[in-house]
This record gives sequence, structure tokens and C-alpha cells, in this order.
Amino acid sequence: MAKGLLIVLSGPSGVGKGTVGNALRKRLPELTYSVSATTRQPRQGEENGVNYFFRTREQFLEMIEKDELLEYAEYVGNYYGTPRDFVEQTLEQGKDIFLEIEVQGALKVKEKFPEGIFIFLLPPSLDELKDRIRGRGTETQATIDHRMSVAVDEMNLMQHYDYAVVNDEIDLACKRIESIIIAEHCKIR
Ligand SMILES: Nc1ncnc2c1ncn2[C@@H]1O[C@H](COP(=O)(O)OP(=O)(O)OP(=O)(O)O)[C@@H](O)[C@H]1O
Ligand SMILES: Nc1nc2c(ncn2[C@@H]2O[C@H](COP(=O)(O)O)[C@@H](O)[C@H]2O)c(=O)[nH]1
Repeated sequence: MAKGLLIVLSGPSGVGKGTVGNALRKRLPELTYSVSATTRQPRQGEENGVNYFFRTREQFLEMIEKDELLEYAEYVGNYYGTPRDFVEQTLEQGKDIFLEIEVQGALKVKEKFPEGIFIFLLPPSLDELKDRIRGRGTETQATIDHRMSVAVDEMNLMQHYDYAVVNDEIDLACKRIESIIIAEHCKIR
């Protein structure tokens, strides 16, 4: 059986990865979505095992030690990582899997799965990016400033990706990503 496609959506904080990812879930229910582990505190409304597996720092370090993560990164003071078994089993079953992760982690996945599809989500402008992080109302001013300074470095790594998609409008960004996935399925490998 042919393996599924590994699709990675990445880009700076606040660009809309989660929003676009959620919209894609409705449009593409046949995709399997990876749930990450993190040491950050849950935001209001977030559920353990649905949005993230919320873990203590000790539990996360144990996952690293046991090699249970496909990749992990320390991002703005917290750890985030992709549980390995779920990704590998999904691909083996011939199903596509979708990861929504930050840039350092995406580049580590690329080293292990160069055949994956790496999509960089871009904001229409840096001012709009800042407005989106601030508008979400989940971060302190210090975290917003930190995430914005990381964002500038992250944008410089876009060249390592296969596709750049501008998230100007959620619906358009989803259509662009859907088109990429359809085209990748038609590719002669
Ligand atoms: N196309 C868009 N137009 C306007 N606002 C948007 C758009 N996409 C997302 N947003 C808004 O921007 C904010 C950030 O979006 P979201 O949380 O999805 O970003 P993210 O990239 O997942 O962030 P993080 O990496 O910090 O988790 C949210 O308030 C969301 O509603
Ligand atoms: N390298 C990884 N990055 C991840 C993973 N899961 C989520 N993320 C990214 O972290 C930042 C911050 O997320 P937030 O929920 O605190 O706003 C964001 O860019 C996520 O995409 C992961 O498993 N590995």
C-alpha cells in the first residue's frame, strides 16, 4: 500500500495556522491531524488531548528521552513536540497526516521526511501579523514582542519550504492549500 502524505503547515505565530487548520478540518475531514504535546498552559477553552497534550516540563523531557517525539522545539519559553508513533502509524496506513508546527520543528521534520510537503503560511504584512497576535488577546505584551522578533527570523527561512501561501482571507488560504494537496496527490513519484 502506498504511504500517506505528510503535510506540514508552518509559519510565524499569529499568521493563522490554527484558524486555517481548523477551517481545513471541516473541508478535508479525510485528513488526519496530529495533536502536539506542549508544556505551555492551556488557554481558555483548550482541551487536553484535543488541542494539545498538556504536559509538565518533567513529562516532556521524559518523552524526549524515550524518543517518543518526531521533533520538538523550545519556542518562546515552552516546549512543543509531535508524537512520533501516531504520525508514523498514520502514514503506514496510507493516510495523509497534517502537522501544524513552528519553523524550527518543521525544518527538523524535513530532515527526517524530505518527501513531505512543507507549506509556509505568510501574513499579508508584518503590521497585520502583530494586529492578529494582539487581537487574539491570549498573550502578554512581552510575549507578543518576543513572538514578533522570532517571526522576522522565521520569515527568512521560508526558502526551505515547498510552497508559500498568503493568509489574506481564510477561505482563499484554504483553497490554496487544498489545491496543493490535490496537485501533490496527482504527482508522479
Ligand atoms: N485571514 C485572516 N484574516 C483575519 N484574521 C485572521 C486570519 N487568519 C487568522 N486570523 C486571526 O488571527 C489570530 C491568530 O490566528 P491563529 O491563532 O490561528 O494563528 P497561529 O498561526 O495558529 O498562531 P500561533 O502560532 O501563535 O498558535 C486569530 O485571532 C485569528 O482569528
Ligand atoms: N515544533 C513544534 N511546534 C509546534 C508544535 N505544536 C504547535 N507548535 C507551534 O508552536 C507555536 C506556538 O503555539 P501556541 O499554541 O502556543 O500559540 C505555534 O507556531 C505552533 O504552530 C509541535 O508539535 N512542534
